[in-house]
Amino acid sequence: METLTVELGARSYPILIGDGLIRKIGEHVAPLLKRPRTMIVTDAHVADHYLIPLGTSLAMENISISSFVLEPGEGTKSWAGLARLTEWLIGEGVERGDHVIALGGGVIGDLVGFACSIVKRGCNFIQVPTTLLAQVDSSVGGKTAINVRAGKNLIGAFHQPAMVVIDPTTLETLPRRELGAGYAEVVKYGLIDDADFFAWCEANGAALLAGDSVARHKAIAHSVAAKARIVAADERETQDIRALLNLGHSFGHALEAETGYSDRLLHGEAVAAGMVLAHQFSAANGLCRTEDAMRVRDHLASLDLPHSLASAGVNIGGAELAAHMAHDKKVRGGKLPLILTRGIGQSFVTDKFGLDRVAAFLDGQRAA
Ligand SMILES: NC(=O)c1ccc[n+]([C@@H]2O[C@H](COP(=O)([O-])OP(=O)(O)OC[C@H]3O[C@@H](n4cnc5c(N)ncnc54)[C@H](O)[C@@H]3O)[C@@H](O)[C@H]2O)c1
Ligand SMILES: O=C(O)C(=O)C[C@@H](O)[C@H](O)[C@H](O)COP(=O)(O)O
Ligand SMILES: [Zn+2]
Repeated sequence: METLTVELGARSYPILIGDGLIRKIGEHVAPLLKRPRTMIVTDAHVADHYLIPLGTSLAMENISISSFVLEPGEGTKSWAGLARLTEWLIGEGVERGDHVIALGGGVIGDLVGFACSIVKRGCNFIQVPTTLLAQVDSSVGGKTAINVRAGKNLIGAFHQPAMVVIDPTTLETLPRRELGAGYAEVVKYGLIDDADFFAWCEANGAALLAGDSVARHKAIAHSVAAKARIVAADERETQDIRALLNLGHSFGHALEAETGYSDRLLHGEAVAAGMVLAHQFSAANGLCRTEDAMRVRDHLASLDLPHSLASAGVNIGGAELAAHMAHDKKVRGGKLPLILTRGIGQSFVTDKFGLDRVAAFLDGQRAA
């Protein structure tokens, strides 16, 4: 087992990574608990595979459990999902000192984290991520949220987990499409500031998606270490450091809004297309070489990930698409910071470009 730490002073927490950990989770969770009781929240797909192994491991430590199984999919990260979950937690008699376990992908992690930030003004939670996306990104860093009509993750809180337990073998039951979506967030770490890691992705991405366990372990450990460093440096996204993790997301969130936060376009797929658009927008504005933008597009396309508006299934006017971006949480003084790039692994934040410029660019991409 490998252990990393997210260094946040009194709120620091460990990330445990190890094959088969879900079946041994009790021994790691037991020392955290103030009373031998926990509540597990998951979705129906994950419950089928992992609720019993996880529950059994907790029971072996004499921890009593109850569980709540939500409907799978992005639609659960909603007011309705939040209402159901918070009512259930209160009905279960959750206490501020308790630790709720979020067992699942980013939808469950974001929803449970947010519920735990507000129930009784805050209780603890543990992330047990079971998708590649959640193992490399969403389980770490404490961004929690639900989606609302106006946009993605617009209601939420920063609420750090008490521990993250990653069992990479859970990815063996994950559908290929979901694995690909999570892979987009892996590639993101290369594109942010690590050209060598992007080259590693080009060489190993196909193997990873075919189930190679060595490539899978390297991708998870490398990504999560990068995320832990960024979060430790800028927990609340106030210094243009954490904002880099939003590479591809300003475009991507707009694509998700247009496709109704549905399985028409998964979050990671939207990020894949969004990262290509961010590179193409950078190239179109003379910030990076066209070849770099093509390299990003070609890598994602080679793995069947969306890499254009058309392949993301979006065909609307640039102004309409850009309008979604106006709600971005990073907007300051009416200006939208975009994560752009000077080349592979050279991303940066700028608010130099207005939405009209973005809209015109997107119109061009629609026609392309
Ligand atoms: N908080 C953050 O920092 C952060 C970062 C990235 C993404 N996100 C959010 O994460 C969400 C997307 O998360 P996701 O991609 O994990 O999707 P998800 O949680 O919807 O899971 C994807 C699908 O896989 C199923 N599943 C999960 N684990 C499985 C397993 N091991 N075996 C079989 N099926 C399994 C789920 O039931 C679901 O149908 C989005 O809402 C996004 O905004 C948050
Ligand atoms: O942890 C972060 O910071 C990220 O930006 C990670 C993203 O992959 C993730 O999708 C996040 O939820 C987006 O953040 P948001 O603030 O734009 O909602
Ligand atoms: Zn993301």
